[in-house]
Amino acid sequence: MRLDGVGRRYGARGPWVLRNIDLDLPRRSLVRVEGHNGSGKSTLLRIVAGIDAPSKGRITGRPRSAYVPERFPAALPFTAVGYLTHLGRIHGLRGPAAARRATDWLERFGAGGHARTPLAELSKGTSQKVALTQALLADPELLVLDEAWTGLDPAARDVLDRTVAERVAAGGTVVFVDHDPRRLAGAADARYRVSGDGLDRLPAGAGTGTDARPADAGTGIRPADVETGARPADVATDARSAHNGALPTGPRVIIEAEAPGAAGHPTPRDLTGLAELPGRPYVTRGPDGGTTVRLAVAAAHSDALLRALLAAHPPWHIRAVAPAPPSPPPAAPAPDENRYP
Ligand SMILES: Nc1ncnc2c1ncn2[C@@H]1O[C@H](COP(=O)(O)OP(=O)(O)OP(=O)(O)O)[C@@H](O)[C@H]1O
Repeated sequence: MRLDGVGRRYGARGPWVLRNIDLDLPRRSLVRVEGHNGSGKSTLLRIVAGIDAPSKGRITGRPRSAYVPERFPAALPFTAVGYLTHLGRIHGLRGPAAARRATDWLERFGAGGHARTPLAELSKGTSQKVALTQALLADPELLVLDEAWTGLDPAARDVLDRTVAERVAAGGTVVFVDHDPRRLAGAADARYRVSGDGLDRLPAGAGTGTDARPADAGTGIRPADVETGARPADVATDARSAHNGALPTGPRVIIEAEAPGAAGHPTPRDLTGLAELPGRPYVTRGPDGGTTVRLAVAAAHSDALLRALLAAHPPWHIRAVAPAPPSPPPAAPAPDENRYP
């Protein structure tokens, strides 16, 4: 999707809130929007989401979009699941499928117990979970999050972090504003600051004024710039002595991640660090044999592993997350030349 020369003002004679906005929103990207209070971030997000129209300029290539505002209008005469089923039907789902998806998402966010509570009786945090569920129900290609983490409990914030990573890995676009500079810090593919004259593009990897790191951030991942230029052959040789977890049995998730930084290839230190992350994943080089790695981890640890990858400095780019085929590993695995070590 592209915005060209977009401007917005409220009222024919009102001041321009946004002007000269040129913005490219490619697939498979996470885009952060920043700016001081009142600079027009929410106005821009509403235009990106398609719930407000620009006063001038052009928007092309709009994908199927969904929007989560900071405040969810809760004074509607529905229960949570009744409201979500209704919206699911509007999005073309059959009633039972809509109710099932709504219930699944509410449970994932830890609000399954409130499915039958009237919207007007929900707490701010649970209302926010309903707002997230309505946005995710229809599997949007573009997800727009305006301070959507506000009011969520830590577990639900983690679920939202992971959901964002999954959507981007699946080829979607996520655009977000958040007052917390540590939110998905460094994970954005692009960062923009709204200013009176348009949008300023900021360095993508840098944090937003803080080096703070979540307490549960991963251990052992080193920035790729410590050993720039490592070749895949070096990786295999140098890493031999390091631990690599056994291929987990039972339900597994495969995460494909791209090495952080500009170095290109994961270094031996990167690989050692990966094998020590939550769930002690089984690490192999990705199909391109170069910049990506594949991590097989027990499904129960996949959330924690994704969090650690995203919280690393610099963060790994998550390229794909998928359940592994259910077959158990062979008793004596054949030599796998891609396996590390
Ligand atoms: N519906 C509206 N009618 C009139 N003016 C509006 C409307 N919505 C926003 N504005 C004005 O547009 C300007 C930008 O508001 P907006 O909410 O987009 O900024 P923001 O950067 O998201 O602010 P904050 O960080 O405080 O949430 C503000 O001056 C605001 O008062």
